[in-house]
Amino acid sequence: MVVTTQQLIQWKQQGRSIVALTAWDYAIAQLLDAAGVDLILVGDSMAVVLGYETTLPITLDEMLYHAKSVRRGVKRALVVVDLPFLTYQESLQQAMHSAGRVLKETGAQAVKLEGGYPAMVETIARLVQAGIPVMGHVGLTPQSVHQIGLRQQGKTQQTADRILNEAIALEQAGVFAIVLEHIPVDLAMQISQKLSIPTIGIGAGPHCDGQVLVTSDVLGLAEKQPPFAKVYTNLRETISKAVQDYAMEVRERKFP
Ligand SMILES: Nc1nc(=O)c2c([nH]1)NC[C@@H]1CN(c3ccc(C(=O)N[C@@H](CCC(=O)O)C(=O)O)cc3)CN21
Ligand SMILES: CC(C)C(=O)C(=O)O
Ligand SMILES: [Mg+2]
Repeated sequence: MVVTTQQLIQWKQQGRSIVALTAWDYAIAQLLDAAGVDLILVGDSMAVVLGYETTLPITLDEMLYHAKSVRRGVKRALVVVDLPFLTYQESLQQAMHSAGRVLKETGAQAVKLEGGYPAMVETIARLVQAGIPVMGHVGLTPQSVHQIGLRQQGKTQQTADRILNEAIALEQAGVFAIVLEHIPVDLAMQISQKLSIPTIGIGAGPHCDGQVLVTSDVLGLAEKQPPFAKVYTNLRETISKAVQDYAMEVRERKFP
């Protein structure tokens, strides 16, 4: 059984929590898919494994290259690809071209883009009308880091209302799911109750319809993680130790 966008909506209705993680290459994607992850996001947060400070420098060509590799490793999960900074904001034509390249060239089933009402609603509606499934992303939107920083969003009544209204507008525009990033637990709960489409939280508490984390954070590959990430294993330590042992054995002529 492969995961579809309709399946995600059905899981929300059934109260089954959706499991999502990011991937950037074949090997990682294959492991996540085999472990039963429902949604694999080729996130622009792969900036961390490419050595960029923010997500802003990532290009559409870099996303396509990594998305193709991820897609080859996935049999079951729904594959969603982030549209990177300034590959969809310029015009509807630019968004259509970028999203079209993702579906045509990578075999991924959907795109995700950041932003809500009014900026992105018309664009999303037109992409959806063209047959492109779109995932929304509100709250902390890291492509706006130089405007809003990396702080939690929606802390005041006014900003919380704005985020709720953005989420409602995105659902009306036709997104099949929406990422809620780094917003208060109660706001995420309110949005999740109000919408018929699933909310996928990151730093948004336990009341979302699913959760997503950045896989390099979960695996302890990143040098530092956001406060809301959970590090399930420390691969930095494991890899360092293995490489040091190998180097020592080669120098002491113990290996081979
Ligand atoms: N490895 C990684 N994991 C992520 O979850 C992630 C990325 N990279 N890159 C894109 C965005 C950026 N993210 C982040 C990164 C840092 C904070 C963070 O440290 N927030 C602090 C405040 C920091 C500040 O004000 O400068 C906080 O307490 O909220 C939050 C989200 C989430 N996303
Ligand atoms: C954290 C998720 C939602 C994301 O946008 C990314 O990994 O780029
Ligand atoms: Mg992203």
